[in-house]
Amino acid sequence: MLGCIVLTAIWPAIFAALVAHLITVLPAVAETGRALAGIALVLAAQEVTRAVYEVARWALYRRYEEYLIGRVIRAALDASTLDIFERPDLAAKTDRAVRIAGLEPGDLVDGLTMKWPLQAQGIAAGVLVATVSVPAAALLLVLWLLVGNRLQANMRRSDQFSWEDAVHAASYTHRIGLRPEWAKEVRIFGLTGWLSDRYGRQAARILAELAKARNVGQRSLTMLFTLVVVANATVVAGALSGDLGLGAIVLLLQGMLGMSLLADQSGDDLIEYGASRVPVVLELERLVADHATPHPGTASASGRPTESIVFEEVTFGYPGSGKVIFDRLNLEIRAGTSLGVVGLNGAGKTTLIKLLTGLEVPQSGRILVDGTDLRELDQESWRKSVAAIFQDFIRYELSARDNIGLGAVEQLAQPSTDDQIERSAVRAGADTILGRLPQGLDTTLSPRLDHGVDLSGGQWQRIALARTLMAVQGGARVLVLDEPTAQLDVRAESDLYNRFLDLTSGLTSVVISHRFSTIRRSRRIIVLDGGQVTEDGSHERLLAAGGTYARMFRKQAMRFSSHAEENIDE
Ligand SMILES: Nc1ncnc2c1ncn2[C@@H]1O[C@H](COP(=O)(O)OP(=O)(O)OP(=O)(O)O)[C@@H](O)[C@H]1O
Repeated sequence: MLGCIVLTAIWPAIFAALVAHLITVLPAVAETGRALAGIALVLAAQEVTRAVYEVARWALYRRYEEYLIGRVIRAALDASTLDIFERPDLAAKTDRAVRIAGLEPGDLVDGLTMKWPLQAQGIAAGVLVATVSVPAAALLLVLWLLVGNRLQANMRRSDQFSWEDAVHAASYTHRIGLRPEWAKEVRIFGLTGWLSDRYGRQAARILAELAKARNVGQRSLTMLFTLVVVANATVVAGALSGDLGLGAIVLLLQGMLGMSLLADQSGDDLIEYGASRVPVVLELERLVADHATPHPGTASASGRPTESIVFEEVTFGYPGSGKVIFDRLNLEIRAGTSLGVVGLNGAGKTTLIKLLTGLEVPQSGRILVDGTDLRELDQESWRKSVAAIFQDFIRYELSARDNIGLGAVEQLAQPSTDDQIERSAVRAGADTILGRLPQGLDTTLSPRLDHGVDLSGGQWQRIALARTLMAVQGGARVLVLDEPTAQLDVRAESDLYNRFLDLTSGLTSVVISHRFSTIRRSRRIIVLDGGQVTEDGSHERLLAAGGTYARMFRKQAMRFSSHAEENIDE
């Protein structure tokens, strides 16, 4: 910062020094020289001020942005359940806060720092006018402030519209067209023309609405501008017919022109956008606080479960959906065993896992871990006891080391972690993937980043499995695979599942799959249907019982050859 100030002030300073030198050697030019020296000093001061201002503005911008985005991130991460992301009445607000906070909230600082100097110049011009005529200065001040106020009101009206449904819809349309992961499907389905037409129509509607909003209040604005012109003309006419000297008239005209800066709109839109983000962030914080667990549990979950996880009369439906997913569900999962879960699409398999992990809370009934209500357990320690790979697991655009090591984040910084990561990779069958990476564990797993590498769906799955195994090294005792093998071929799936059974022996595991080739290996399988466990037993027992499981299995067996994949929902 100091260097910047010195650099900007150096030329005026050299100029001032030169003039000072001339004054001493040429006394005849002393008078002019003093004036020049004064100008040089003013220039130097102006440059220094500008440099300080720019540096301070940028620092403030960054700090404010980090502060506000930090608050959004903290608020979103503080939410211990998924309510604010999934409940229809809350999700839109959360989405808005998260998006708005990401849209350069520093606009507020930019706007204010743009606006303040102009306002200061406008006021200085007013003072200049007041030295010639106080009433003229007062009249013009009032008129320009009114004009500014009107212009701001117009802008605010159109701005209010800019977050309405049409803008939301248009922004979603262009996101469909621009998201790299959707580019394939958009082209294959020939959606490019449809998307650009749709965006064009939505944008036209927005522009029409904006024009409509701007037209409101135009008459009063026109009247105010007319008054400004009349007032200026009157003041000028009075000045010309009075006994003011040429200098005073020039001063007056300059001041009158400068006073228009009081209504200048530069920066107003930025202030408006920037300021509008603050209440949205506050609303997100309020939402999170309102939906926080009132009395979070404190009992440590470390090492649990040693006996069982029991769903006792659990009733659950997603708030706001009006649909009951589980109706007084009873289920016991013995610690150290593997449970396979099947059911038709929408039967509630993933929801069961969300309840088990504490991401959703039952409306009634209890989930007991070794006899202790899940609500009494410290959530953080319970989640360390559970590791899950969901269908839509995260493909972090980070190094291979992080992608696996994040399973036990506390150990990531330790020097011995690389060994553990490699061990987990070997167990998950991901060691050959790592072996082919150009920078080994340091390779970034993203084609979007420099020197990054992309993986196939199946390879990503192995990386995710390795991450879960890292979690086991970090203390996880319950492993969940929610449709873990959908992108692997039958042989690879079988290999993965066998590995999984070996690796998780002695741990509690829950496997959800639509493939019988996966599920049948579980010693115990349950069928979820209509919010209840309708069948419970080994593959052989369920087949012999001749219920839903047997029917689905036979239906597939008839449809597919013995080599084909067997999908439950076929
Ligand atoms: N966040 C949510 N808000 C409202 N309803 C939801 C939400 N998530 C899931 N549902 C609904 O709850 C029901 C159960 O969903 P869930 O994802 O648990 O089923 P699933 O058995 O895992 O299905 P699939 O086999 O298709 O993965 C479905 O009807 C689904 O539409």
